[in-house]
This record gives sequence, C-alpha cells and structure tokens, in this order.
Amino acid sequence: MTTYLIKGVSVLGGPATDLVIRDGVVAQMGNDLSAVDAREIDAGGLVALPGLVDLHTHLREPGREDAETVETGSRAAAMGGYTAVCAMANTSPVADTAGVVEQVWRLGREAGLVDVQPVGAVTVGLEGTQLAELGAMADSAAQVRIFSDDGHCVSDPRLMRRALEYVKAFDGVVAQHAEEPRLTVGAQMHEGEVAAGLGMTGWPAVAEESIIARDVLLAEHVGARLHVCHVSTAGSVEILRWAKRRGVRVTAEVTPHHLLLTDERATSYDPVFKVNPPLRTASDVAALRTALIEGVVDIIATDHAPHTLEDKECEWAYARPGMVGLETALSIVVDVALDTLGWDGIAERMSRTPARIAGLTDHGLDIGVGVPANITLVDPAARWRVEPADLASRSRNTPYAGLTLPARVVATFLRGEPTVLDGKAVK
Ligand SMILES: NC(=O)N[C@@H](CC(=O)O)C(=O)O
Ligand SMILES: [Zn+2]
Ligand SMILES: [Zn+2]
Repeated sequence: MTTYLIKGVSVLGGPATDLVIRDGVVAQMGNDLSAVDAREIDAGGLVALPGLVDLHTHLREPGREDAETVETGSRAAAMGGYTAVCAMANTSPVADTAGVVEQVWRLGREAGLVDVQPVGAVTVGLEGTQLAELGAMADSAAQVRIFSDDGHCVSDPRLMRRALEYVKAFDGVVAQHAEEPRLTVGAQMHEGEVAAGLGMTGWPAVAEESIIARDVLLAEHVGARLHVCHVSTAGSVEILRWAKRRGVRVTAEVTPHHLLLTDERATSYDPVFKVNPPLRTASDVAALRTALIEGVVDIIATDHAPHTLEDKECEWAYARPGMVGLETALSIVVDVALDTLGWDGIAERMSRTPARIAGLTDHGLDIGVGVPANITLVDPAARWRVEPADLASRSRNTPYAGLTLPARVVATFLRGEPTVLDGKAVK
C-alpha cells in the first residue's frame, strides 16, 4: 500500500498541517513531516474534510443498469468527495430480502470506490401492504440498519407503526418518503401560483407535512428512530422543530437542490427540474436554509436519482422525477451555506451526522492520528463548469448543466487508498 504525505493542508479550514497516510489510517499529523517512500501531495490552499457520507443515493442496480450501476454510482460518489453512500431499495428486484441487500453490498465491495451500505425496503416490493423481512436483512452480511420504501411513502399508519417497533429492537431507523399518496394523485410540480399559471396538477405541501406530523407522533409513541427524507417545505420544518423540542427521536435531511432551486424552474418545461418532492417556493428554500443552520434539519443528502435519456428527455408529464447530485452536492452546499456553516458545519452535516444516523463507524470521524483515512481534499478557490458529458455517473440528468460552481474535490481517500487524485477517478 502506498504511503501518502499530504503537505500543508487545512483541516476544516484550520491552520496548515501535514498528514501522513499509511496502512489505511492517518499515521502522523503535524508540521514539517517527512516519510520515506511516500508519494507527496502538495495540498497548499486545500481543505481536508472527513470523507462525505450520503444517506440517500439511488444506484439502480440491480435492474436499471442502463441508468446507473453500483460501480458507476460509486465512482460518481468518490468524485463528489464521498467515502460512503446508502443505496436506496427501489431497485428491480426491490432490495426487500437478505439476498438482494447482500448482492448490492457485495457489488459495492467489488467496486471498492466507496462503502456502499444497502438500505432495506420496509414493505415487500415497496407495495405498502406487507412488512418485508427486516430482521433477515439486519442479520445479513449487509447488516442493514436503515429501512425505507423511498420512491413510495409507507402510508398505512399501522404498517409504519409496526416497522418502527421492529427496528427499535436493533436500533435501526425507518427513513420515510413523506408523501400522502391520496393528496398527490396526478401531481406534476409544487402546488402554488406557478403550477396554476402553467395549468399543471399540483403536489401540495400538506401531502408531505401531514405524513411527517403523523410519523413524529408514531415515533414518539413507539420510542423508535425516524428519519425524514428530502424535507422540502417550511411547514415540515415547523413540525420537525416541534418534535425535536418534545424529544422525539427524529432526524431529517434536505437535498442540495431544495436548498437552491425553486418551482419557477418548471416554467422552462425542462423535465430535468422534475423531482420528488417537487422544487418549492423561495420562502420554503429560505426556511430550509435556516433549519439547516439551526440543526432542525440535521443533514444534507443528495437523493442522487439517475435516469436515462429516454426516461428524462420527454414531455414533462411522462418524465421520471429525480436528478443526479453526487458530483455537485459539495459545490452547491459551499455556494449556499459555507458562509453560514463554515467547513466544520459542512463536515457535521455531510459526514459526521449522516455516518452516525447510518451507524457507519468507520466514517464521519475527525481527522486525527490512528483514525481510518477516509478523507476528502477540496480546493475552495476552484471554479468549474458542469458538463453533463463529463460526469462519472452513467446518467446526465443534472439541473446544473453549464453552470459554473465553486469548490472542487481534488482527492478522495477510502481507508488510505485514493479513489480520486488530481480531480480524476483513480479506477
Ligand atoms: N427523488 C426522485 O424524484 N426520485 C427518486 C425517488 C425518490 O427519492 O422519491 C428516484 O428513485 O428516482
Ligand atoms: Zn423519496
Ligand atoms: Zn430518493
């Protein structure tokens, strides 16, 4: 294994220091270090972060390898500075058995670019009628701890209650896609003035908020952990604030796109802006940014949702919802929140806390001697233009095509091995 000597890096924006990475861990940290036979990396001006952890990634394998595979999605993740991703269960077949979660976990190990932690489905086939074998998935080699029907809402309150009771036994968590399906029949975009102007069927904020309100009450009743996926409205933030004040065991995520984009984008009729939950209003965006600073929303997760050209470049009504996000997430977060959160605040919300929620003990650790070398080096001064054709993801559905974004991932280390060096994927 190659030894790396990283010279003059700023850990979380602090004073410049050197790091020696050897045998998978940070072997030394300090000034004027030297290491024989080490490969030296001049990291002057670069910031070191604990490797990012994405709690919400769609890798599409098995079943839709034309949109993404575990390997291509892992490479996209590494390029974005991630060292671990949680792979959502809405694959084909659905990850609702020990066999499928073990398959995804094994494919992740074989690719070796990030740690792929499979999420297990809550219900068989994501159909919302019968609890999946949560215990078998938890006991499998994949050691599943997060369960989610993401893409669908666990809308039956009795099933949701039973899932919460079940996962409580092994300190698992249910990650809910909060969407009351009866309120979003035919929905195409956020219900509001823009939708009314375009004549599109709306996806009302209350469809999300009513499920979050119900679920925090269920989580309190059961005493189990609930995680809320892709929170998108100001009202959801108010419910979460209330629940956290009461001591409910609830965590929540926001996506980079919900921190930046609004429903005005739908006026372009470009389906690249079609996503679930939909892009909301400027006041929702402002409330989400405040919630992120306050910690009412705990983390940033990408909801990386790759789709093929056929599924995306068609009429709005027929296009699948979702956008890719792994390779642009950190840049968007730097753009909207570096001045308020600082590097430490970004590390908290994109690495430490998601690692803790997912139970990934090798990740989200402060960079220090003896710690597994899961590290991302970022150039905060770099600016780069998003070229869809250059993305490592197999899909191209980025809403940021042609935009120039701040901050670039220069290197990513997974247990001491570089997966990205000089801004390029190593394998
Ligand atoms: N976010 C999306 O718009 N789509 C996701 C599903 C989901 O996260 O709900 C997908 O799997 O494509
Ligand atoms: Zn979802
Ligand atoms: Zn999702």
